[in-house]
Amino acid sequence: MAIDKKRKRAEGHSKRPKALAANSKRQKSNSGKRVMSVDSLAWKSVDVPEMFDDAEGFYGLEEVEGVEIVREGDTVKFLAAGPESDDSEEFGGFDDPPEAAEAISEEKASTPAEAAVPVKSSKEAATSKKATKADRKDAQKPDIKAQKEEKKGKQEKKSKKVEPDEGDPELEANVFAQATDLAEAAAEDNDIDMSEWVPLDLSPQMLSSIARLKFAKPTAIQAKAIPHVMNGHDVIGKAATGSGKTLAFGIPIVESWLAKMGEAQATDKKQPIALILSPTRELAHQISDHLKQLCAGLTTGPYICSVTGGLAVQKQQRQLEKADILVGTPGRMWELMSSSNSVLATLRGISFLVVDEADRLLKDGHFKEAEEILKALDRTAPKEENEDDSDDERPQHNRQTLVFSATFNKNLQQKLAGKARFNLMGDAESLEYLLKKLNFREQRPKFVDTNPISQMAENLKEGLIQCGDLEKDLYLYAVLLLQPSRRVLVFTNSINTVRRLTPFLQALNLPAFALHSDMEQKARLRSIERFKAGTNANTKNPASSSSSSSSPSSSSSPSSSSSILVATDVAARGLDIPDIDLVIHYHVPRSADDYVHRSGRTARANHSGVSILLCGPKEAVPTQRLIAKVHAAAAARAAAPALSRAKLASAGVGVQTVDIDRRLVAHLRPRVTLAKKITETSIAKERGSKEEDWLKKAADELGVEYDPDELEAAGSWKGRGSGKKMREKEAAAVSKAEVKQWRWELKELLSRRVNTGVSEKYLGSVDVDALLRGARGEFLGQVEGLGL
Ligand SMILES: Nc1ncnc2c1ncn2[C@@H]1O[C@H](COP(=O)(O)OP(=O)(O)OP(=O)(O)O)[C@@H](O)[C@H]1O
Repeated sequence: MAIDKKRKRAEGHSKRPKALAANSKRQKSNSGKRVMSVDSLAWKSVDVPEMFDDAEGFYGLEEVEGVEIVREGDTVKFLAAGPESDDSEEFGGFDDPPEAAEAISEEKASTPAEAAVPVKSSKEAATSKKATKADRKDAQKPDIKAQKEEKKGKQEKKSKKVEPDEGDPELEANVFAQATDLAEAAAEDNDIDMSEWVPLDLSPQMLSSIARLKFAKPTAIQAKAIPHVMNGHDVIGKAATGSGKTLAFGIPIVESWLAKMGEAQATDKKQPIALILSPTRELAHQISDHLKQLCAGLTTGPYICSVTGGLAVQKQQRQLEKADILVGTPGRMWELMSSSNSVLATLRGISFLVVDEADRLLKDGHFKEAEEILKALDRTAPKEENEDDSDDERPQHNRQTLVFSATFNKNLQQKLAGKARFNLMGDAESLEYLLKKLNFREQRPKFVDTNPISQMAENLKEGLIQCGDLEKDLYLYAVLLLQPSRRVLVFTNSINTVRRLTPFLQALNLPAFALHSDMEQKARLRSIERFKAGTNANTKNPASSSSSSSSPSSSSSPSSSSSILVATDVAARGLDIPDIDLVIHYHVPRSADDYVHRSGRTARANHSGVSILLCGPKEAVPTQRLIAKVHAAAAARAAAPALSRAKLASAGVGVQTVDIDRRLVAHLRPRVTLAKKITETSIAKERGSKEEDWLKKAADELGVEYDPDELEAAGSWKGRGSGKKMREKEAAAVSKAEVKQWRWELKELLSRRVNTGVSEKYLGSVDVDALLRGARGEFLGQVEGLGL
């Protein structure tokens, strides 16, 4: 909802704002909100449509969300979640302007005393060790300089806060930002033992920032990679999913920025220090946010900005000019670099180029742009097209190159370890080729592999459920019911399946959200935020509106903290969403690497998690082989040294088969059938009306009369896909009354008590016979193992 704030002010608030009036009907749901003055609401500029994107804001219009208007007699009150609200569980992140979030963290770090977190026992050791190190002098300089220029710094930050284009649309800042976590971190006593960080030779500022995050020791990849990076080497880092790779490159980059800060301020010329390339937009925002969290404890921190598609180009261009650390997706990054010589020139001076999830960067059409970026960065010393590209030629640039992933192929590893030579005659789209293109500064970059045996997280349990090809929806629902109060990520291989499964689950009263690359960027970020917040999706879903008011038993209705994200592989890489307990592969992954990365969304940072594959009859064996590949090396070393890889694979090493009680499935079938019918009808109707609109418009433009029967007759065919078309047509023709009837029946079914066993603590060891003897209501069955 948007409102012209200036006009509204001129009217002295005497009139009720028209655009907000619709909100008044939500007066009752105002818990956790407080009365705010109009000016203190979280107004933000209305996004500029593409064609006006050089304008500042959209004609001065501003909008605000999450505000409720309560009328009391002649007075009108504005209710919004303010800073004193204790309703922290409620979804409200979009409404916080980024300036406000930044103001909080900057304020926190505004005095050195506040920023310096006590570091127990190790602090003195760290400091004294540093004092003796001549080569750390420069790194200390910023501290002193920062204190001297504290006043100047504060002014600069202040001006940052009020700049309208600071941070992008706010969603970005909120989705991955954990401002509240940071606030808590600052408030609480961070008196933790940091001695395990001491060997990494970090500055006291950095140590205290890490202490604020409560990371008592470096992860393996951090412990091994950081010293190499700090010593100026190129690094290729491989470590399991969720093992802290972001800070393995982030900490040394920020350290380097601290050391160079004095220089930059003296020349007053902005020169970014690092460019970080990420394959997906969400990951780029997340990396940028992760680094911001790290820097929140610094007296003065670098300006970190993410440059991704889906958000206004002009705004990002302005941000880019001020950036110290850039995190971007190749497409948008190349768009900006190729349209401005000054951007190109400054980027050629970066000290670090990071390629995160390097192997994925080759897929999904990113490769070309990534290659262009790499070429452009090196263009100061151009090579002739036909010039020999042999190994011993070293580049002219002076940057370090850091490449990270959880999965690098074996041949490449051998080559990196010096056991084989690079061969550039091979597939031009191979990772090897990309690595060559990266133009490492050193002859042989440091290869750090912290998980040579297994790529999977240690605390991950894996399972495979076999079901009929047409029963996946049913089994998906059964698994979800057996996992109440969980945060679950469901992976599919197609956008259409995401579009279908999300409303299907919502119709079954489950809080499901969609994520795929065809969604607008704002909607993508919004889905992730809602997934994180555990907001109930049903309130938004017309397909399930009639069933949302039912009061099903505890096991058929999610608890407030549960949520489900139905996604394509756009969510497979790097996404670090806390507390995902379960990953379900609704469609089997296309490659072993995809399996590793998808499953890596759970069991992160030493937490535990479960990954379950739903396999049709023909999928089970090849899938087990695929997964056995992932585990074969580890299994061969540990449990079954005598078995060959092929035997291990055919034995399905690494993944156990899980059986769900067939009685449970049988009980759930009627619900699933109804939910599917409702969803398919609603999708078909929507598609039908879109098609009709399109046809009407086309007819109008052609100046002919729109006759649906004639058009249909002309367009009817009997070829491939005609069956599906026919089914869609039938679904679209279902009457409203019929749909209403289905909804009513589903609501009735959902309201019936479903018994998952005596209580949740018995799950996994349910006494079936006892239950059958004594339990009332429907019996959900028994699932063993995997902590299900
Ligand atoms: N030293 C540390 N101690 C504890 N937690 C850490 C530490 N370093 C990072 N983390 C946390 O671990 C989680 C995973 O980190 P990160 O996202 O960098 O993993 P990753 O290795 O890049 O995973 P992926 O391969 O899936 O991209 C994050 O929530 C991060 O805050």
